[in-house]
Amino acid sequence: MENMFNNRRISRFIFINILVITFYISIMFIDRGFIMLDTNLSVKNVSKYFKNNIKANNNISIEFQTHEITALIGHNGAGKTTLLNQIGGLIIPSEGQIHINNIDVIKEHSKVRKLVSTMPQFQVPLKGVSMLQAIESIAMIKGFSSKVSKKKAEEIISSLQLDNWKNIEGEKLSGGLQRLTSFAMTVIDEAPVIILDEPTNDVDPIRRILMWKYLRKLADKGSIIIIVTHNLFEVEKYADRYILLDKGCVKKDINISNRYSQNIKHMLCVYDIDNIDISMFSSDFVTKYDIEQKKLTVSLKEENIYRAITIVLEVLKNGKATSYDLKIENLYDNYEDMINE
Ligand SMILES: Nc1ncnc2c1ncn2[C@@H]1O[C@H](COP(=O)(O)OP(=O)(O)OP(=O)(O)O)[C@@H](O)[C@H]1O
Repeated sequence: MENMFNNRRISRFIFINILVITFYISIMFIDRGFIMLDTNLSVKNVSKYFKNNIKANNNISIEFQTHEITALIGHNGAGKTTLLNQIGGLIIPSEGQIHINNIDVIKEHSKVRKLVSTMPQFQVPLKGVSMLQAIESIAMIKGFSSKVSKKKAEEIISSLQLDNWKNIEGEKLSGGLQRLTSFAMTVIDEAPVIILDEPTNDVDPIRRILMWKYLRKLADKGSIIIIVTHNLFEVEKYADRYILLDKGCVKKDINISNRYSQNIKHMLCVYDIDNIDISMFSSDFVTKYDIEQKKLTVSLKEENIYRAITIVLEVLKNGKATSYDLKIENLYDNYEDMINE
């Protein structure tokens, strides 16, 4: 009888201990960002005027989604960095509000600091510390133990294939390697909101892919990723959405996956064709003619390809053009038109 009583007490003791341990582990994981709750980032009617009367951002409203990589694109001076800096709380909007999980970025900046990690456009100073030390110390500043920080730093160095340079001092690293170090320092704590200003500049093609893959992993875990870049091919390949800024305004906000599933356009280029011979296309299709290069560009929906190719073959047969090519229209092809719209 006494034995049974003791067994019950032991079982209860074990059960309570398991509950307490589970509770603390959950708190620790949520706090460290291993378990990420969905994040909400809302930019509403944000404008930014600088002293020289420049309106760098003009009434911008955007809802950023968790699990999503959003690319901010646009000409030099379009207002991309200004927008990033306001989201990161580095500069204050002249008008409008920015909220992360209903926390006001402007009024409650200290609360927001934990939620956002920023990689600036310019190189961070890395004097006197090695790549590994620089990444590790950021992890410790963000609250990880020294053991966990070292492990995490080693992991990210290895995923970006940087092991050969990890013990080299910052100032002795090449521009691209410094950029990669800065990237690792930004993403190490897997913040709910990660903003990066032209992170792939100076980075080689293989490691660019590794950077984008790393960002995809973080987005899959729940981070909101916002990246400024001028590389439209990378945007199209790796981002979920792009926002085109022009003269401080949002000109386009496109979900890339939808764009492809709903509206694939093809581009037919016909070479060495004279102006007088383009009417066969221009009467039926949307065309653009470059007089200097004698190049005709025809924008086509899938259902019109066959008809257009039939016309091209006829034109070639009659010696009125020398060659043609056909491809799916990409963001780079459309960029100038979008800006001029
Ligand atoms: N601190 C500042 N003081 C005055 N004007 C500024 C300041 N920062 C930016 N600007 C101006 O605001 C406008 C937007 O600049 P911003 O850096 O946001 O553009 P961007 O799109 O990031 O350009 P880039 O692609 O060249 O980096 C530009 O005309 C710029 O000169």
